[in-house]
Amino acid sequence: MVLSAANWHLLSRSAAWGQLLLRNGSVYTPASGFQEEEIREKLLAFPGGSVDLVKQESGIAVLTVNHPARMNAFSGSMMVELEERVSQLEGWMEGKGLIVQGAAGTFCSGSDLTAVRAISNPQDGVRMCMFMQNALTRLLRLPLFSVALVEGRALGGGAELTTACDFRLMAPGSVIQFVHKHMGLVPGWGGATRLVRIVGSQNALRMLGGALKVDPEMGLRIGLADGVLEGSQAGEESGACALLEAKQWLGRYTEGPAPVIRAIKAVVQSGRELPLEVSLRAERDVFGSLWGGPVNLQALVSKAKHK
Ligand SMILES: CCCC(=O)SCCNC(=O)CCNC(=O)[C@H](O)C(C)(C)COP(=O)(O)OP(=O)(O)OC[C@H]1O[C@@H](n2cnc3c(N)ncnc32)[C@H](O)[C@@H]1OP(=O)(O)O
Repeated sequence: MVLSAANWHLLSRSAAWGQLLLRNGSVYTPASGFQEEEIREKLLAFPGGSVDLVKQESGIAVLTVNHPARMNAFSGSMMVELEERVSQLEGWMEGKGLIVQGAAGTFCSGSDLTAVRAISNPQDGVRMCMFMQNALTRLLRLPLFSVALVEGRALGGGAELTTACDFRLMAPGSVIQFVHKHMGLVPGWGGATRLVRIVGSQNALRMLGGALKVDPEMGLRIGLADGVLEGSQAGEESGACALLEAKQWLGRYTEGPAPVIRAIKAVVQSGRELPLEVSLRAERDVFGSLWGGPVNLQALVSKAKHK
């Protein structure tokens, strides 16, 4: 069976595993009683900043959390924009990689405390948390390799955002800190659940319980960081260099045809989330979509040697 990228996507959307990971990528749906439109309207009442997406021909996109006046804190409208950008990425069949960064040399200081104060009743708080859990779960489930480029600080919800990427790259002097305890909170955007899966429950307990400032050295040691940037430049140039370095770093994983790169992410993602037998079937389906396909046949013809 020879499948184009578009047909591969159709197959993935129709198969059982695809329904789980792609079409029904949200955790909370109208069927489970979640009225997304209601909280969307409330969030839009707290504007400021933006979440910008640039898709490049190389198949790598850059998502920028952009609210420098508030250290890139998420206003309500930015939460809505994040969800919209994730939708755009879900429809981008040529996509292979994604870099998530903050504007102006710092990552993100979590939720905008001005907006949070205005919706501090528990009901709206839980709805906001469900909205963000949906958006970040869909971000992590995208069939492309994602990396959080952490410069400056990733605090609170900003730390949670880093865990919704496949990898984290830290710049020298950067810090990832789950400050929730100091705010009388626990993570609510899915960050605790994802953190346990990344660093294990002991490290997660230490990080959350002590509101630890994780620097690049500690990040590497506990497996939260996947790499540290060299970053010798200062100021604006430093941001451009960091982005270039992140693109080069990601390139080692995204080099190659999109259907294969996306399939690799899909099989790992199903292994991460699904019960063993369901994941094995998913792997079989993805394998079947590539076997005998153009890339596979080309490799056979060229008698590839893996020295
Ligand atoms: C489920 C989600 C849970 C959450 O995310 S709760 C939020 C967790 N985040 C925080 O508590 C961050 C609080 N902010 C800070 O600790 C510090 O501002 C921070 C980020 C270390 C930066 O410190 P400095 O470099 O000294 O800069 P600064 O304090 O003067 O900040 C510059 C301007 O940014 C503002 N800002 C920073 N973080 C914000 C936030 N999360 N929400 C709203 N505004 C925020 C800060 O108020 C200041 O504004 P202004 O210049 O005074 O008008």
